[in-house]
Amino acid sequence: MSAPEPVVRIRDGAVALGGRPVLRGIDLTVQQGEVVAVLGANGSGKSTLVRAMMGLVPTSRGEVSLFGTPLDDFHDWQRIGFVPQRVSATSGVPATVWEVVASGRLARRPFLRPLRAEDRAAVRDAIAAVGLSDRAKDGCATLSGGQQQRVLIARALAGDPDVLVLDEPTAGVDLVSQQAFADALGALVDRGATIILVAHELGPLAPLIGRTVVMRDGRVAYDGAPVATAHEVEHAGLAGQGHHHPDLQGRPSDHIPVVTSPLDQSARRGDA
Ligand SMILES: Nc1ncnc2c1ncn2[C@@H]1O[C@H](COP(=O)(O)OP(=O)(O)OP(=O)(O)O)[C@@H](O)[C@H]1O
Repeated sequence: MSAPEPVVRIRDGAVALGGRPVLRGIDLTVQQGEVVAVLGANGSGKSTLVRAMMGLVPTSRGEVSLFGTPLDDFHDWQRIGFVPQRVSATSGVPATVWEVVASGRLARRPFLRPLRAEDRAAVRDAIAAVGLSDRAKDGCATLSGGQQQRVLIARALAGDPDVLVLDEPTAGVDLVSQQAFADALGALVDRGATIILVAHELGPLAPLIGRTVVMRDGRVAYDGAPVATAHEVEHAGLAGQGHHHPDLQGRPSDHIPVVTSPLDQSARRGDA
């Protein structure tokens, strides 16, 4: 049997937004079952990186593939759960928490068939995992922004995806709910799922993380063993080097970081 295709592969990827280079020289491969945290300062390109993986922003060069299929030919979207950063769960449509989460189950059941018992159980479990069981019948519009974010996380969990991509999933989420969410992610990982998450603070998610990618100025500045924060990479002088650090085990060469280039300078000037 041949090895499974990587879940995500980006080769020499670049993204320009508004005429400005935002990502450059991205080479990133994520294998099935990995749990990857993407860290970095505000504006370093974390969101753009995960959006480029999903084809939500176009690349200006390079190749992106999902499960071995070039993005343009990829149609298996039910394998992928994506939770974007800070958006309304409802966009003005009156829907209950239960309905929005159940919509995450759509791709998993025959077209226009009622939810089966297993679908209902998955929806119920997903709502519990984000700590919103007592709000299941409430309209999403009545929830706080942080709670609406949790509804979107539950919707993605309900779909039982092979890969779950989350952009700052725990921002504004209380610690008890973060722990419930970490447990739910752990259950997905145990089933062989791949997780890619953008974060500032890992909190209760930290024990799940197997690999950290640190973005800086639109490039991968570090890719290796887990670190708690992007700062740790900068302070330990890990960015742009091998991964020698007393507490850290580096990864093999395909994860050797890409570092500064003249482009970084021009991008900074462009920022000013
Ligand atoms: N639509 C856009 N048009 C122009 N520039 C953009 C656009 N979206 C993002 N950018 C710029 O691209 C850079 C990277 O943004 P991105 O949102 O990927 O960073 P981030 O690391 O996720 O930041 P944060 O932690 O604040 O979410 C930033 O300088 C941002 O201003």
